[in-house]
Amino acid sequence: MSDKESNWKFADEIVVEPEVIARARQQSLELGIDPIAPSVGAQAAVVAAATDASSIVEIGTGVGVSGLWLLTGGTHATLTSIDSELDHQQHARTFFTEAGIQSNRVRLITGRALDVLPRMNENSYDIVFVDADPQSVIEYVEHGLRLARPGGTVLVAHALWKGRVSDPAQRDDVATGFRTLVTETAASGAVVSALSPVGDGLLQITKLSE
Ligand SMILES: C[S@@+](CC[C@H](N)C(=O)[O-])C[C@H]1O[C@@H](n2cnc3c(N)ncnc32)[C@H](O)[C@@H]1O
Repeated sequence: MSDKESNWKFADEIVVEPEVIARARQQSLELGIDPIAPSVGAQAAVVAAATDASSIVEIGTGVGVSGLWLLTGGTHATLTSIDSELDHQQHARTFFTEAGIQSNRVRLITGRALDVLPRMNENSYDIVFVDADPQSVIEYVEHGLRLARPGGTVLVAHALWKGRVSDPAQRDDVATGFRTLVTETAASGAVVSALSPVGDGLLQITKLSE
């Protein structure tokens, strides 16, 4: 194993996942829903805590693994989470309750993200977390940058998409979409961005004040 591989493995395995999130992860895997890695969750929690986030949007609730991590860091935050599958959100609601999170801190919206996002207020959110269907990731980030307040951050899970983004020979739509996103945000003067290799990759994009 190379140094980089052992660093990556260590960073992933060192995270201690709270018990409720570990159970949500198990449920997610049983339902065939891909949850974020514990290291990605921990990093999202750090961003939420470091920015003292009060309002978070999540695109792709799943059964709540990422939302629980975000609220672990954003201890006073409210979470608005969108998913097209009611069944997934019902499981998530159970885990939020079991984690002791007050119901008025979590608003679950059932619907297709591209139908819901245009109706949401711009410049209003501290964090927008993107983890739904990867084919639409660029549109989700465009909406996320509109919804984020200046200084707010868009977090994009799976930004290295199964090792395919770093390999230019991989030209499928999803790998190309993530690669374009990473490249364009790195070159943009309107944001600062960083690509973390934890888990399956986490792209962090902070919107600069004008
Ligand atoms: C990878 S899972 C999310 C996992 C979750 N973020 C976690 O870490 O626990 C992707 C989710 O996006 C939802 N989804 C897929 N297409 C969607 C769409 N067009 N609009 C909203 N949600 C969608 C799926 O139902 C699924 O729950």
